Amino acid sequence: TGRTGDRTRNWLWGAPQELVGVVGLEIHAQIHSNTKLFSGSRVGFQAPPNSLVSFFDASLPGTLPVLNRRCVEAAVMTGLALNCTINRKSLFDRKHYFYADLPAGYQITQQRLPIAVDGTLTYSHLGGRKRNEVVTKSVRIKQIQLEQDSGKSLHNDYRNQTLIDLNRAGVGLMELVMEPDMSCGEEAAAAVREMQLILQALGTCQGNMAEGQLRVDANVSIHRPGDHWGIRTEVKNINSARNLARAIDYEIQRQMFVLESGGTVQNETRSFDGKTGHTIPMRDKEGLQDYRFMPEPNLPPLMVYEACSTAPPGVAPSQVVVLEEVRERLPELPSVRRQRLVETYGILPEHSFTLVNEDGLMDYFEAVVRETKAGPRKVIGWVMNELQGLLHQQNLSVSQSPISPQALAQILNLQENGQISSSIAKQVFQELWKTPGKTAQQIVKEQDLGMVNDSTEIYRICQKVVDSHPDQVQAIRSGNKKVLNKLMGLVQKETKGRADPVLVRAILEQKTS
Ligand SMILES: Nc1ncnc2c1ncn2[C@@H]1O[C@H](COP(=O)(O)OP(=O)(O)OP(=O)(O)O)[C@@H](O)[C@H]1O
Ligand SMILES: [Mg+2]
Ligand SMILES: [Mg+2]
Repeated sequence: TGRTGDRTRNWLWGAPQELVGVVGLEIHAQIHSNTKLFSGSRVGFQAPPNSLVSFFDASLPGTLPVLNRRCVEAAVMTGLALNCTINRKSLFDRKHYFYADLPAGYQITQQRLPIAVDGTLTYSHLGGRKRNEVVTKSVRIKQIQLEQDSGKSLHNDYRNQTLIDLNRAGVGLMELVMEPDMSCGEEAAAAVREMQLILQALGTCQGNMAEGQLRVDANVSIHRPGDHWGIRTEVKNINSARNLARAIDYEIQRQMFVLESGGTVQNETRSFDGKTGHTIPMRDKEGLQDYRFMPEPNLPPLMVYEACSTAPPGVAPSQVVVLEEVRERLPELPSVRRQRLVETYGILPEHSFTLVNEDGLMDYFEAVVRETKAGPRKVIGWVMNELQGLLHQQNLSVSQSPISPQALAQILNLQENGQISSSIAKQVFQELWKTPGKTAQQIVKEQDLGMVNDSTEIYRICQKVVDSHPDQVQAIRSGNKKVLNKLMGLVQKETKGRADPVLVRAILEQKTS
């Protein structure tokens, strides 16, 4: 474009451009599989230390890797879901570094030719002036590579010891590398959240960040739009989407401060401290590492075939990964699911986000819709306000709700049948929450909350209200129809909200005409 980073020149064209953040993520997703990437050891996280370790995992001389087909399928399925090109042939490499939890002294990864490349992840977050509009963006996926996880070092400061647990050594990982297309913490958090939902829908990774099944490294730099990219730092040890956003926004601010006070940003690895909200340089990663990459001699190229018929003759179908078959098994993805909810039920896009993002909420909503005569738009109001309200207040998940979808459907049915009013329905909901053993009908009966069906009684109460409020009646007669609502409120107060509002309005209109 011919633009340079020269501030003077920018200044000549107008005010210097603001510095903006540039963010690129590397996501390590543990593959959900029974056994490790290159050995038959079981994958498990609660097992006693070093109980799930084969000779290969411990790098005993003479052991050889055997590629786990399920891990390859998981990577292929993830690549397809992210619109990647699946490389029909990919290669494994050795990446060398010295660390106690890496007994071989190298990690087998895919540096030169990874299994999937050139994808996109589309994600959304709430934006706009009132922060209630769904803003949709996308980030390019540079590549997905298969690699081994390392073991775990357990530092015991008291005994001045480091113990090694190799249970995790050799577990299959997918490293998803994104292009630096994002600009702030909020975008990165939304993208990771969407990735998490996709992986969980596919079943290729369980996606729990706190348990380390999904580990995100944030690469952060700043520059002026149009200029070259700035020098990046890489932030590690981020254990939740919220902390990811905090770490990135802190890092952008820190780098701005460094530049504005005349310094330069160092290309370094930093660690996020959730307590202080700061990032600090990581000592052990200082300096440029030379990984001495080399082709892995013990593994042939990894081949993936379009169809069974394109596999070479003599190869057993159980030995190969076939794209056609994996494509067929792709489940409904979160974005498609949201669209389906909006189209099927006529609900707002932002509500479809909440339904899909909260574990179990969509199933809850659809179960209520199936069991009630109330329309889906009415049900969504209840799920978003009454249900979510109490769940959040008490820090419960949907599966812990004391009110089942069936019980909520019963409340709504009572209202639809004209047996209780809408305000009473809410009251019954609150009661049922406290005493989940009961049914909505029982509560209505015990507390005498049913609609007053006796119309002479309603006429009597309306008359009483009209007689005792001559000024208001006068106002209505002279054209101020809004005052009618006040009289309606007074009638409902007398009946404790149990009179049919349509009937009350009709009677009052007649009496004040
Ligand atoms: N200027 C930049 N600002 C922010 N992010 C960047 C910038 N340049 C590159 N990135 C991001 O840095 C990441 C580079 O990851 P990649 O795996 O290719 O290499 P690496 O970080 O050097 O290696 P390793 O896998 O050992 O961490 C990508 O996510 C990319 O989007
Ligand atoms: Mg990387
Ligand atoms: Mg990196």
